[in-house]
Amino acid sequence: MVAPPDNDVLWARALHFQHPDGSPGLSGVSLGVQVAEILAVTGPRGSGKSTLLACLSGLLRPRDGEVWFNSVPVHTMGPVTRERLRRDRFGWIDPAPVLVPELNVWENAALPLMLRGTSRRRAKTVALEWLDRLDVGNCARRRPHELRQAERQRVCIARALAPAPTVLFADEPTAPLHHADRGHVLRTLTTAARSHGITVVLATHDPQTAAQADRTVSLLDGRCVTTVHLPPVPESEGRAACSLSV
Ligand SMILES: Nc1ncnc2c1ncn2[C@@H]1O[C@H](COP(=O)(O)OP(=O)(O)OP(=O)(O)O)[C@@H](O)[C@H]1O
Repeated sequence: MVAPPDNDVLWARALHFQHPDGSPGLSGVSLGVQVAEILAVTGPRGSGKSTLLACLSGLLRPRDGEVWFNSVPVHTMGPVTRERLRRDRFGWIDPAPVLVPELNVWENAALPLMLRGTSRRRAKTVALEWLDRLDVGNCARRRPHELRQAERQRVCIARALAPAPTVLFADEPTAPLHHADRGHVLRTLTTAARSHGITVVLATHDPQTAAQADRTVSLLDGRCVTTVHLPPVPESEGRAACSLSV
Protein backbone atom coordinates (compact mmCIF):
# COMPACT_ATOMS: atom_id res chain seq x y z
CA MET A 1 0.00 0.00 0.00
CA VAL A 2 1.43 3.39 -1.06
CA ALA A 3 0.74 6.26 1.39
CA PRO A 4 -1.14 9.24 -0.09
CA PRO A 5 0.38 12.72 -0.51
CA ASP A 6 0.33 14.73 2.76
CA ASN A 7 -1.69 17.68 1.48
CA ASP A 8 -4.56 15.57 0.11
CA VAL A 9 -7.49 15.32 2.51
CA LEU A 10 -8.99 12.63 0.24
CA TRP A 11 -7.04 10.36 -2.02
CA ALA A 12 -8.30 7.50 -4.13
CA ARG A 13 -6.34 5.02 -6.21
CA ALA A 14 -7.64 2.71 -8.94
CA LEU A 15 -11.22 2.51 -7.62
CA HIS A 16 -13.38 -0.24 -9.10
CA PHE A 17 -17.00 -0.66 -8.11
CA GLN A 18 -19.73 -2.93 -9.45
CA HIS A 19 -23.38 -2.55 -8.36
CA PRO A 20 -25.08 -5.68 -6.92
CA ASP A 21 -26.98 -6.28 -10.19
CA GLY A 22 -23.68 -6.32 -12.12
CA SER A 23 -23.89 -2.72 -13.48
CA PRO A 24 -20.40 -1.25 -13.72
CA GLY A 25 -20.09 1.83 -11.45
CA LEU A 26 -16.39 2.75 -11.47
CA SER A 27 -13.57 1.31 -13.58
CA GLY A 28 -10.24 2.47 -12.19
CA VAL A 29 -10.74 6.04 -10.91
CA SER A 30 -7.79 7.74 -9.18
CA LEU A 31 -7.86 11.27 -7.77
CA GLY A 32 -6.70 13.49 -4.93
CA VAL A 33 -8.60 16.32 -3.24
CA GLN A 34 -6.62 18.97 -1.40
CA VAL A 35 -7.58 20.57 1.93
CA ALA A 36 -10.28 23.27 1.47
CA GLU A 37 -10.46 22.61 -2.27
CA ILE A 38 -13.79 22.67 -4.11
CA LEU A 39 -13.64 19.86 -6.65
CA ALA A 40 -16.37 19.41 -9.25
CA VAL A 41 -17.00 15.88 -10.55
CA THR A 42 -18.73 16.21 -13.90
CA GLY A 43 -19.98 13.86 -16.56
CA PRO A 44 -23.19 12.82 -18.29
CA ARG A 45 -25.98 10.85 -16.57
CA GLY A 46 -24.82 7.41 -15.51
CA SER A 47 -21.11 8.26 -15.77
CA GLY A 48 -20.48 7.29 -12.14
CA LYS A 49 -20.50 10.63 -10.28
CA SER A 50 -22.81 9.49 -7.45
CA THR A 51 -21.02 6.14 -7.18
CA LEU A 52 -17.66 7.93 -6.87
CA LEU A 53 -18.96 10.22 -4.09
CA ALA A 54 -20.42 7.20 -2.28
CA CYS A 55 -17.07 5.34 -2.47
CA LEU A 56 -15.03 8.39 -1.39
CA SER A 57 -17.33 8.99 1.61
CA GLY A 58 -17.27 5.36 2.75
CA LEU A 59 -20.97 4.85 1.98
CA LEU A 60 -20.04 2.16 -0.56
CA ARG A 61 -17.01 -0.07 -0.32
CA PRO A 62 -15.06 -0.34 -3.60
CA ARG A 63 -14.47 -3.82 -5.00
CA ASP A 64 -10.84 -2.88 -5.65
CA GLY A 65 -8.71 0.16 -5.00
CA GLU A 66 -7.98 2.46 -2.09
CA VAL A 67 -9.61 5.47 -0.43
CA TRP A 68 -7.66 7.49 2.13
CA PHE A 69 -8.97 10.28 4.35
CA ASN A 70 -6.29 12.40 6.07
CA SER A 71 -3.77 9.58 5.50
CA VAL A 72 -6.08 6.99 7.13
CA PRO A 73 -7.27 4.09 4.93
CA VAL A 74 -11.06 4.10 4.58
CA HIS A 75 -11.26 1.04 2.28
CA THR A 76 -10.09 -1.29 5.06
CA MET A 77 -12.48 0.10 7.72
CA GLY A 78 -15.44 -1.95 8.91
CA PRO A 79 -19.00 -0.63 8.49
CA VAL A 80 -19.26 0.80 12.04
CA THR A 81 -16.01 2.79 11.76
CA ARG A 82 -17.01 4.11 8.33
CA GLU A 83 -20.41 5.14 9.73
CA ARG A 84 -18.71 7.03 12.58
CA LEU A 85 -16.36 8.72 10.10
CA ARG A 86 -19.32 9.88 8.00
CA ARG A 87 -21.17 11.13 11.08
CA ASP A 88 -18.24 13.02 12.62
CA ARG A 89 -16.24 14.32 9.64
CA PHE A 90 -18.35 14.27 6.50
CA GLY A 91 -21.45 16.09 5.31
CA TRP A 92 -23.76 14.96 2.52
CA ILE A 93 -26.29 16.74 0.29
CA ASP A 94 -28.56 14.62 -1.92
CA PRO A 95 -30.11 15.79 -5.21
CA ALA A 96 -33.58 15.67 -3.59
CA PRO A 97 -34.34 16.96 -0.08
CA VAL A 98 -34.82 14.28 2.56
CA LEU A 99 -35.87 15.55 5.99
CA VAL A 100 -37.35 13.91 9.08
CA PRO A 101 -41.09 14.68 8.75
CA GLU A 102 -41.77 14.53 12.52
CA LEU A 103 -39.17 17.24 13.30
CA ASN A 104 -39.49 20.93 12.53
CA VAL A 105 -37.00 22.73 10.29
CA TRP A 106 -34.51 23.89 12.92
CA GLU A 107 -34.56 20.46 14.62
CA ASN A 108 -33.77 18.86 11.25
CA ALA A 109 -30.90 21.29 10.65
CA ALA A 110 -29.57 20.76 14.19
CA LEU A 111 -29.72 16.95 14.04
CA PRO A 112 -26.14 16.20 12.82
CA LEU A 113 -24.73 18.52 15.49
CA MET A 114 -26.72 16.81 18.23
CA LEU A 115 -25.65 13.38 16.91
CA ARG A 116 -22.06 14.58 17.38
CA GLY A 117 -22.78 15.44 21.01
CA THR A 118 -23.44 19.21 20.76
CA SER A 119 -26.02 20.42 23.33
CA ARG A 120 -29.55 21.08 22.04
CA ARG A 121 -29.30 24.81 22.87
CA ARG A 122 -25.97 25.30 21.03
CA ALA A 123 -27.11 23.13 18.11
CA LYS A 124 -30.28 25.26 17.79
CA THR A 125 -28.25 28.52 17.72
CA VAL A 126 -25.90 27.22 15.02
CA ALA A 127 -28.75 25.69 12.97
CA LEU A 128 -30.70 28.99 13.04
CA GLU A 129 -27.62 30.90 11.83
CA TRP A 130 -27.24 28.56 8.85
CA LEU A 131 -30.96 28.60 8.06
CA ASP A 132 -30.78 32.43 7.96
CA ARG A 133 -27.80 32.29 5.59
CA LEU A 134 -29.77 30.00 3.29
CA ASP A 135 -32.79 32.37 3.45
CA VAL A 136 -35.06 29.86 5.23
CA GLY A 137 -34.68 31.23 8.78
CA ASN A 138 -38.35 32.28 8.71
CA CYS A 139 -39.38 28.61 8.26
CA ALA A 140 -37.52 27.41 11.37
CA ARG A 141 -40.63 26.30 13.31
CA ARG A 142 -42.48 24.76 10.39
CA ARG A 143 -42.62 21.08 9.45
CA PRO A 144 -40.98 19.92 6.19
CA HIS A 145 -44.35 19.19 4.49
CA GLU A 146 -45.30 22.88 4.87
CA LEU A 147 -42.28 23.97 2.77
CA ARG A 148 -41.76 24.13 -0.96
CA GLN A 149 -39.29 21.63 -2.46
CA ALA A 150 -36.69 24.40 -3.03
CA GLU A 151 -37.01 25.53 0.62
CA ARG A 152 -36.57 21.95 1.82
CA GLN A 153 -33.38 21.68 -0.25
CA ARG A 154 -32.04 24.88 1.35
CA VAL A 155 -32.73 23.30 4.76
CA CYS A 156 -30.73 20.22 3.70
CA ILE A 157 -27.81 22.45 2.67
CA ALA A 158 -27.96 24.31 6.01
CA ARG A 159 -28.05 20.94 7.82
CA ALA A 160 -24.96 19.76 5.92
CA LEU A 161 -22.97 22.95 6.59
CA ALA A 162 -23.95 23.50 10.24
CA PRO A 163 -21.48 20.99 11.75
CA ALA A 164 -18.63 22.43 9.56
CA PRO A 165 -17.69 18.98 8.17
CA THR A 166 -14.12 18.36 7.05
CA VAL A 167 -15.45 17.19 3.69
CA LEU A 168 -18.85 17.99 2.21
CA PHE A 169 -20.12 15.65 -0.51
CA ALA A 170 -22.74 17.45 -2.58
CA ASP A 171 -24.52 15.36 -5.22
CA GLU A 172 -26.31 17.75 -7.61
CA PRO A 173 -27.14 20.00 -4.62
CA THR A 174 -29.06 22.61 -6.62
CA ALA A 175 -31.01 20.15 -8.79
CA PRO A 176 -34.46 20.91 -7.25
CA LEU A 177 -34.00 24.71 -7.43
CA HIS A 178 -35.21 27.11 -10.08
CA HIS A 179 -32.45 28.35 -12.37
CA ALA A 180 -32.68 31.85 -10.87
CA ASP A 181 -32.14 30.43 -7.34
CA ARG A 182 -29.28 28.11 -8.24
CA GLY A 183 -26.52 30.69 -8.53
CA HIS A 184 -27.39 32.29 -5.20
CA VAL A 185 -27.62 29.02 -3.27
CA LEU A 186 -24.45 27.68 -4.85
CA ARG A 187 -22.55 30.86 -4.06
CA THR A 188 -23.75 30.66 -0.43
CA LEU A 189 -22.54 27.06 -0.29
CA THR A 190 -19.12 27.74 -1.84
CA THR A 191 -18.57 30.97 0.14
CA ALA A 192 -19.43 29.17 3.38
CA ALA A 193 -17.10 26.29 2.45
CA ARG A 194 -14.23 28.66 1.64
CA SER A 195 -14.66 30.74 4.79
CA HIS A 196 -14.80 27.63 7.02
CA GLY A 197 -12.08 25.70 5.17
CA ILE A 198 -14.52 22.92 4.21
CA THR A 199 -13.39 20.67 1.35
CA VAL A 200 -16.23 20.11 -1.14
CA VAL A 201 -16.67 17.29 -3.65
CA LEU A 202 -19.47 18.46 -5.91
CA ALA A 203 -21.13 16.13 -8.45
CA THR A 204 -22.84 17.98 -11.27
CA HIS A 205 -23.60 17.72 -14.96
CA ASP A 206 -24.21 21.49 -15.16
CA PRO A 207 -21.18 23.46 -16.52
CA GLN A 208 -22.30 26.64 -14.70
CA THR A 209 -22.28 24.78 -11.39
CA ALA A 210 -18.89 23.22 -12.14
CA ALA A 211 -17.52 26.69 -12.93
CA GLN A 212 -17.85 27.60 -9.21
CA ALA A 213 -15.27 24.92 -8.32
CA ASP A 214 -11.48 25.28 -8.09
CA ARG A 215 -10.94 22.23 -10.28
CA THR A 216 -12.95 19.75 -12.34
CA VAL A 217 -12.59 16.01 -12.83
CA SER A 218 -14.68 14.56 -15.66
CA LEU A 219 -16.07 11.01 -15.70
CA LEU A 220 -17.35 8.92 -18.57
CA ASP A 221 -18.52 5.33 -18.13
CA GLY A 222 -16.90 5.14 -14.71
CA ARG A 223 -13.50 6.39 -15.87
CA CYS A 224 -11.73 9.75 -15.53
CA VAL A 225 -11.42 11.51 -18.86
CA THR A 226 -9.37 14.56 -19.73
CA THR A 227 -11.35 17.57 -20.87
CA VAL A 228 -9.54 19.81 -23.34
CA HIS A 229 -10.69 23.44 -23.27
CA LEU A 230 -10.05 24.98 -26.70
CA PRO A 231 -9.66 28.78 -26.89
CA PRO A 232 -12.73 30.53 -28.34
CA VAL A 233 -12.58 30.93 -32.11
CA PRO A 234 -12.80 34.61 -33.19
CA GLU A 235 -16.07 35.42 -34.98
CA SER A 236 -14.29 36.27 -38.28
CA GLU A 237 -12.34 32.95 -38.33
CA GLY A 238 -15.53 31.05 -37.61
CA ARG A 239 -17.22 32.67 -40.61
CA ALA A 240 -14.19 31.95 -42.81
CA ALA A 241 -14.29 28.29 -41.79
CA CYS A 242 -18.00 28.21 -42.62
CA SER A 243 -17.56 29.76 -46.01
CA LEU A 244 -14.71 27.36 -46.85
CA SER A 245 -16.81 24.33 -46.08
CA VAL A 246 -19.74 25.49 -48.28
N1 LIG B 1 -28.30 1.17 -7.17
C1 LIG B 1 -27.88 0.84 -8.38
N2 LIG B 1 -28.04 -0.42 -8.85
C2 LIG B 1 -27.59 -0.77 -10.08
N3 LIG B 1 -26.94 0.06 -10.91
C3 LIG B 1 -26.76 1.31 -10.51
C4 LIG B 1 -27.21 1.78 -9.23
N4 LIG B 1 -26.87 3.08 -9.10
C5 LIG B 1 -26.25 3.42 -10.24
N5 LIG B 1 -26.17 2.37 -11.08
C6 LIG B 1 -25.52 2.34 -12.41
O1 LIG B 1 -24.15 2.69 -12.21
C7 LIG B 1 -23.71 3.57 -13.23
C8 LIG B 1 -23.24 4.89 -12.61
O2 LIG B 1 -24.37 5.52 -11.99
P1 LIG B 1 -24.26 6.84 -11.13
O3 LIG B 1 -25.61 7.09 -10.50
O4 LIG B 1 -23.09 6.75 -10.24
O5 LIG B 1 -23.97 7.93 -12.27
P2 LIG B 1 -24.18 9.50 -12.22
O6 LIG B 1 -23.13 10.07 -13.09
O7 LIG B 1 -24.24 9.97 -10.80
O8 LIG B 1 -25.60 9.67 -12.90
P3 LIG B 1 -26.76 10.75 -12.60
O9 LIG B 1 -26.25 12.05 -13.13
O10 LIG B 1 -27.93 10.21 -13.37
O11 LIG B 1 -27.00 10.74 -11.12
C9 LIG B 1 -24.88 3.73 -14.19
O12 LIG B 1 -24.72 2.78 -15.22
C10 LIG B 1 -26.08 3.39 -13.34
O13 LIG B 1 -27.12 2.86 -14.13
